[in-house]
Amino acid sequence: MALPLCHLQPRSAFPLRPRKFPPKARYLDPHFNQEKAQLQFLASSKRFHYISPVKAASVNGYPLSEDDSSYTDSDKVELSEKLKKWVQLVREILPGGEWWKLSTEEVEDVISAKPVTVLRALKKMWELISQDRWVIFTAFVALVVTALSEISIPHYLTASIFSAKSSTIALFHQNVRLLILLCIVAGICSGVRGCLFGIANMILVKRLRERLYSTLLLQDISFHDSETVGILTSRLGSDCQQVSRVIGNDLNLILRNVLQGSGALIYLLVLSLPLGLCVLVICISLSTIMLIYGQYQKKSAKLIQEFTASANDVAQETFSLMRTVRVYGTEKQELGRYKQWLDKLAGISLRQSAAYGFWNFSFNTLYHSTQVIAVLIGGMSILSGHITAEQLTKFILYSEWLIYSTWWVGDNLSSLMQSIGASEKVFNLIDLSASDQFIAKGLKLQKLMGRIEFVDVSFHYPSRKEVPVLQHFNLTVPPGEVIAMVGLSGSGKSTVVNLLLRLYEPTNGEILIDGYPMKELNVRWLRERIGYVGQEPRLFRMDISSNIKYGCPRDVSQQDVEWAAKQAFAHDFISSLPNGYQTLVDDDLLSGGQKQRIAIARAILRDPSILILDEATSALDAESEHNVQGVLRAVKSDLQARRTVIVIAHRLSTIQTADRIIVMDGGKIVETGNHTELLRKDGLYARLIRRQADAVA
Ligand SMILES: Nc1ncnc2c1ncn2[C@@H]1O[C@H](COP(=O)(O)OP(=O)(O)OP(=O)(O)O)[C@@H](O)[C@H]1O
Repeated sequence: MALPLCHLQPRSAFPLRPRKFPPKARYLDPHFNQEKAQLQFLASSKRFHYISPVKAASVNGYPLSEDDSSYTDSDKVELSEKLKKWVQLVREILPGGEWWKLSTEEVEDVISAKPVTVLRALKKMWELISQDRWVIFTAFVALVVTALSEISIPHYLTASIFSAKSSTIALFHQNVRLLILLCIVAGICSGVRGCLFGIANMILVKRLRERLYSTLLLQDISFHDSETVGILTSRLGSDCQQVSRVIGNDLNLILRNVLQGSGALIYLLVLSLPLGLCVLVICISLSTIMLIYGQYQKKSAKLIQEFTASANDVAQETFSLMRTVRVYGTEKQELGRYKQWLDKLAGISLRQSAAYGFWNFSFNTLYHSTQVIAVLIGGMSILSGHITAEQLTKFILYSEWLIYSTWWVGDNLSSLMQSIGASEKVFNLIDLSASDQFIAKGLKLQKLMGRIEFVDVSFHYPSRKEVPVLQHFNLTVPPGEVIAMVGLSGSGKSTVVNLLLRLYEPTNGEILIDGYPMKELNVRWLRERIGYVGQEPRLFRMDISSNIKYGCPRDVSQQDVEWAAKQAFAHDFISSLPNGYQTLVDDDLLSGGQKQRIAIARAILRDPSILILDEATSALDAESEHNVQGVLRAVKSDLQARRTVIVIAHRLSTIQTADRIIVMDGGKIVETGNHTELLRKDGLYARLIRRQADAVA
């Protein structure tokens, strides 16, 4: 039953915090109804009571009465309730209150990441950039020289003014000369430092993206089954960019300010111990606040990163299914799905801004305290003759310097924490080792004959361990045989092919190719000898010729490409395009059947020993049937290039010429034989044939 929102009364006066829907449900479930889920949550939340429509005729549990005398009582109660709510509100928004809490639970189950410490992150970055360490070393030398020059400037500035005041001309000239020299050195080194840190940044981001991209490309297919495209592209895009700030901005500025701040502190302590100690106490308080603030920023950065990735994921999914969205008119619903992540992002940013406000407030208060202390204690010291006016001026200049350095360190440290927070997922991902398939070298046979044996193979998908897909599956295909696999949808036909392509490993049993366990063969070598056409082939955004050549292990001429296209019945339609084989295509520009023919040409061009055709289902059927039948005829008539062919057929008329038909049901082979034998058996195959004949009639 849908509950009207007005019947849900918050116990707390404070606005609703975003609720924790299981993350996948929110952005993966197309039927996810935010409003319904929100209502269910409100109804189940401990923070809310459900007040029935009958009870709704009351205020905070007190029945409404028309009796005038009871108005005064209920007014009082209402006032005290309001007061309570305000007190609670104030308590929640004060530092340490409920409002500030950032719940990471809902993002942690998206990818559980090992926490990355600053040291670990820096070590990882160093590994990536150490090849060009000269850039970093030169940048650091420039940084130290800049910091030392800049910190000396206030000293010579004050000395110049006071030497002019005391008319010591030689000293004045000397101080001014030194001042000019320091300004020039500081300027040049600062430029060199900025430029080199910028270069270091660029190198870091480039290497980080390269490493991450190559790691992702080498992961098992099961990894890609569990990670969404939007999330992974977010890691490569914005998350890597965040990490880049660490060396170029954060570390650079932190080091500069630590150096300058330390210099200023030593100078202050030498100048006046009591005054120096007072400023030191203020700086320590500032540093403590800064550390708390930094930790908060790190946590919020992690959340922002997760929410941004989830928003990206929704957008990516919506754009890739734009036609479905348009046809079903779900633009508003999709906007809602996207907006809920934006709302969460806004919530975190709001807290971040509020935290920044507190941090600024603390800094200002402490900064002005040093000025007051300097004037008070310094003034008294001048009066008692302990220090000179020149010393007090230097003191004020250096204490400002120290405070500002502390502020900068704090600011950059919190930015560093944010970057480290954002780097967590990136560093955990680049630490993943490549799939075993790419690590093992494996055997390369002289020639692949194309004998395939499935020996007692059982399998379940890693994401659905509880659902067995193949059970004790046994099949032997001699070289050069054309077999067809048929069966009801979900019976496991494509899974057999997935195992043959080594996209997954069998859970039990083994697959032998030419008598060798497939696991012992070099996977790249094997795949180069297999041609595969999937149910819904996808094309890359490049010209048709390049699409046909894609992944071909040998050098091929344009003539070869055209030969393959002719074999796949694609030549005529390609030639009729304005730019022929040079026509730039992407997935949306060709019909399903045309894409399938290009994919068949791509498979044939490799001259594979094993050819796998997963016949298209659905609307493509008639054209797909024609394409697949053509390929089967070509394979059978080409006696020189004997290939083992596996066809997964949905249109049973396609495969009547196959040497053998395998009928599958529930992950098992239930019948085998040729078309006539199977019809005679009058089993599942005969039933399927009759069903299709009825459907056509
Ligand atoms: N990547 C995957 N992760 C988890 N389960 C999967 C995956 N791919 C397929 N399955 C499940 O495995 C079972 C067999 O699927 P498979 O695609 O092999 O069937 P099929 O006979 O080829 O079906 P169709 O004729 O519709 O293509 C189905 O229950 C399916 O839901």
